[in-house]
Amino acid sequence: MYEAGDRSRMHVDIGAALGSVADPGVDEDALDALDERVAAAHETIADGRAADEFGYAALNLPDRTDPQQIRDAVEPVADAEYVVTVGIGGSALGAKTITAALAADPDRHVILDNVDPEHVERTLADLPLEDTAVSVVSKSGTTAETLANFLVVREAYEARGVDWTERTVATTGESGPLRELADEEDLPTLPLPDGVPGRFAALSTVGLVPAAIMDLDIEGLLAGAGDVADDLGPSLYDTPAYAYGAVAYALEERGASVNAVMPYAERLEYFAEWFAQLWAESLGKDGRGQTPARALGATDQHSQLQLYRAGPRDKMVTVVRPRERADVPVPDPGHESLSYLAGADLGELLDAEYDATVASLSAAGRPAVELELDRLDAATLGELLYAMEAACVLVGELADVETFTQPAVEWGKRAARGLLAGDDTEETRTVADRPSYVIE
Ligand SMILES: O=P(O)(O)OC[C@H]1O[C@H](O)[C@H](O)[C@@H](O)[C@@H]1O
Repeated sequence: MYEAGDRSRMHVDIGAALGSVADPGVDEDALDALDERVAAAHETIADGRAADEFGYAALNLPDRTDPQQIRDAVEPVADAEYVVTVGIGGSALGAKTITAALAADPDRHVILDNVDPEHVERTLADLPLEDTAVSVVSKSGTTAETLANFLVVREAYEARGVDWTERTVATTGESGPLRELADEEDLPTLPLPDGVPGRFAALSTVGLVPAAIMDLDIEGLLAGAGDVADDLGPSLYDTPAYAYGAVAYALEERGASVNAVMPYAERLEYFAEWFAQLWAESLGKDGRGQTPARALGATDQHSQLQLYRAGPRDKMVTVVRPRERADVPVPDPGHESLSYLAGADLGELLDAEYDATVASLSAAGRPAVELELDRLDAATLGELLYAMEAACVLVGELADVETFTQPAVEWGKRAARGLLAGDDTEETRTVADRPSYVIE
């Protein structure tokens, strides 16, 4: 478990995004000028946090979240071998990001965040339901995919003669259909944090239930996040989270409309998914916002890197890696043509690929930012998640967009509900009248 002063850290390196090496790139003068705007934005953020304003309250979660409350709520299901999260978007991605990064066996946590019938059926068929806990999560309590999947999950338990009410924990608001279902069945429930949009809720009840069931170090995660929270200050030069946000913002202003996030660790693959929602839903407003692209190192070096290095100059690449990894030595190749692998280790090879990618992007003048963790543990993951949230809020301030709303997504949710109910609404009429020009 985490102990203050004795732990690993996250590091942000913006060197490969500077104007002296990259185009688009940020000149140091421009960064100095931007730092004044960062100071003003920081004041807004600090005031918002102090008043627990909607959205800004998310940055207080490391202090507000009570890990014991979560551990107590999951106690009845804490012996489960598997956990299935029924939720979508912010109600699933944070939870999966955390277990994928920290669990020794991340396959013990599966998420149902889609209503693809074959996938849902196969997932449930493969799970030993008598030994599987259900974490159903919906902030609004009304999301059609989540409620439909929850009903399907319940029926699957019943069909196998397993009492789902004994295995389910619900995380939702004080009213709404999910709350009604939970109350009817007297399910253990966890409250939502006040004033926190779903995509900013990973460090709350919304993101921590599966991790608690799997007995992961949620205290360490919150402590790592709390350290970054405590260190937010008025200058990007002293605040790595803001340095990342300010550089991403400046690069977007200079044409980097795509932010390709490329972790060099399978355990962080979901982090890129989580980041994509955070960045896209928060910052995609008023005709602006970087398009997050998801990539995985080294796998995607062999598919997407060509485009990142030689395609349009409209991208920044965010690479992420733990500096320390498990050792898996490559066996002696016993072959002259493979002698470069002699004595090597898989992690060493992955690190060489990482270094080569950053260097090759720089050599082609393409901007990259490095996020390095001393090692991937609960505290550094907490730092990483919190730092990206703070960076996102900063970019929202600098770009003057409404970071904490998602009106475009809400439109689609209303449309889907209206279509299923057969209602005649503005949304369903728009769906009926949508453009079509079929060529067969
Ligand atoms: O937690 P819920 O209310 O079910 O919402 C789940 C998701 O729904 C929508 O897609 C929102 O835009 C997301 O921000 C949210 O995370």
